[in-house]
Amino acid sequence: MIEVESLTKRYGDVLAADGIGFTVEPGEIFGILGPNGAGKTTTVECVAGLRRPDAGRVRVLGLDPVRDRKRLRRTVGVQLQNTVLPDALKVGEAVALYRSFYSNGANPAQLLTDLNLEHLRNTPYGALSGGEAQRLSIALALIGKPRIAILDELTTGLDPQSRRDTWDLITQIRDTGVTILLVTHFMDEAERLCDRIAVIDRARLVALDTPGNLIAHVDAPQRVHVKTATPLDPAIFANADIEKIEGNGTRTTITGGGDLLRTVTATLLDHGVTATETRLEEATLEDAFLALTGRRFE
Ligand SMILES: Nc1ncnc2c1ncn2[C@@H]1O[C@H](COP(=O)(O)OP(=O)(O)OP(=O)(O)O)[C@@H](O)[C@H]1O
Repeated sequence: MIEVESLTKRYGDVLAADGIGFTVEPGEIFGILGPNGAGKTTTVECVAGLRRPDAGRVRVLGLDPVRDRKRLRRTVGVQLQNTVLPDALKVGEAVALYRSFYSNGANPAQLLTDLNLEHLRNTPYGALSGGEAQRLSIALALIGKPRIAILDELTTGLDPQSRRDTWDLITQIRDTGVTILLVTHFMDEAERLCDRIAVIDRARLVALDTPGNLIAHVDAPQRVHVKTATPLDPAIFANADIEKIEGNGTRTTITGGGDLLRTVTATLLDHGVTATETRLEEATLEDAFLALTGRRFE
């Protein structure tokens, strides 16, 4: 659906994309993940035909997104960061206006229902909540019945419930056959939603894989958190293969490798200690990013 090869883009002295390459397969939710300023928006703007790369090759459905922008406008829906509409424009009017740009677009009433915007049809844009405004911008990206939807920083500024609702919505859109290119700087969003992720840092592609594989390749130590009714004596772990024990008596964090959870529970059992809570903290994409770049996600 999308092929990007050796994409390079500069703004004066700033190198925003430095030889980035990836392909997006049909039906994927493909994530572009990276910290602020990494070059994510620049990359998708080149895919959307809104910027011309300085070097490299971009193809969308086999077409050049800059040269064939008119043809691609019908098949690629774009929701860019901070879409702003006139405050007085009503939801129903915005959808009708955008629908008028396409000869074979979606049914506006159906789209409003699908995106849970029907009850807001007569509400002005300026009166919408953050989540409602985001749903409207997704509706506008989908109004032309695109085969590819490009969604940039979709859930920034939303409360946790609205973020989860938006994730469900993206999954439903993908299930209707739309391929999704999603830009995000949220690790949990990428981990939860994306089939594959291109991790971009300082204008370069540093990894490209499924969230599971990115995490599996991290050699991060595991941590087990234990809560006990009475203070835990760290000495009970003296014979076990443990790297570090930290805690304040009743809350202890044990770091180590191997089958750590089993080691910890067996040791507690051997010493007759009852844990009120035992939780294994697994590696996350955050650990993967740290392992790939040597620094924490800002
Ligand atoms: N029009 C522009 N003119 C000059 N510099 C720009 C322009 N657009 C982006 N940049 C710079 O290029 C770099 C990459 O920006 P870009 O917006 O692509 O990153 P991003 O990963 O999308 O970041 P964010 O998550 O903050 O949007 C940044 O250093 C940014 O300041």
